[in-house]
Amino acid sequence: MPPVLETLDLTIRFGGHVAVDRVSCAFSAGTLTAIVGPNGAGKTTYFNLISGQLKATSGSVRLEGEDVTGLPAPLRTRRGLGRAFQLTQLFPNLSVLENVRLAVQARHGGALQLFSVWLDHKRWIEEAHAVLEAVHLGDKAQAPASSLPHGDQRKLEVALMMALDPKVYMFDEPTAGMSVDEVPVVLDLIRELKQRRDKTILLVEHKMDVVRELADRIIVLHNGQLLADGEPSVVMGLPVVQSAYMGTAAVEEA
Ligand SMILES: Nc1ncnc2c1ncn2[C@@H]1O[C@H](COP(=O)(O)OP(=O)(O)OP(=O)(O)O)[C@@H](O)[C@H]1O
Repeated sequence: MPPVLETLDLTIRFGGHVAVDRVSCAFSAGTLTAIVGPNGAGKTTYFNLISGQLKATSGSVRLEGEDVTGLPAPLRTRRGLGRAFQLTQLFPNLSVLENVRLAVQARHGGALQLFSVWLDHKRWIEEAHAVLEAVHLGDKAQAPASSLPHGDQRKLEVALMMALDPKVYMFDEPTAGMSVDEVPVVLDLIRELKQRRDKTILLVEHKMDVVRELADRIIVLHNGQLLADGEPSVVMGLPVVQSAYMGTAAVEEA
């Protein structure tokens, strides 16, 4: 099976600094790949290049075999690249439910055929409710999105991504800033997505216990370069990874 997502020599320079340096990597459906590396290694920048938030200096991004390097972020989203929304992309004064409903509607194309609009609207709202239940935000459905505390906002980001039902899910530290009791909700969702076997999941995560439990594969970025790539047990044991990653970031995390 051809990879769902592929980067080929993907590179971005900021002035003289090469933040992502010729990264070639392919990602297949049914696989959760954790992207790890010390602070400043280029993980988020790599995500931004894949999702289209940043424009590559050179190299390319392919989605289902098609070159999407020239496409802006919204068109990549439409092709099935799911990146957690930033809060600035929400409608802060609309309710949590309405925000998710809009994402559901966008996925269905949102065609305004008058005879079916009422029926469709009802269906979209039902779907939005189901997504909110899945992320344990059912009781906040009517709250304005802007009023949610931080942990709930992160859950809403995941809900919006799920509502779009993308082929590729990109999670950038999805549990950062969450309280201890909120973390399992998001991890359970990621686990469920993984069990569906039809999704390609990319996860940037500093918490190594989470990585060990969820990842089928780990890639290590260091100074923008792909340092290692393989099964978690193998990659975590590589001396180069021990010194480049475990020796720095893990100590900082501890
Ligand atoms: N817009 C930008 N302009 C200039 N430099 C940038 C920009 N974005 C990122 N960088 C630099 O690129 C490098 C990679 O940053 P990036 O945020 O991708 O690292 P990271 O691996 O995600 O780090 P962390 O784990 O701390 O989130 C860093 O040196 C950062 O300062």
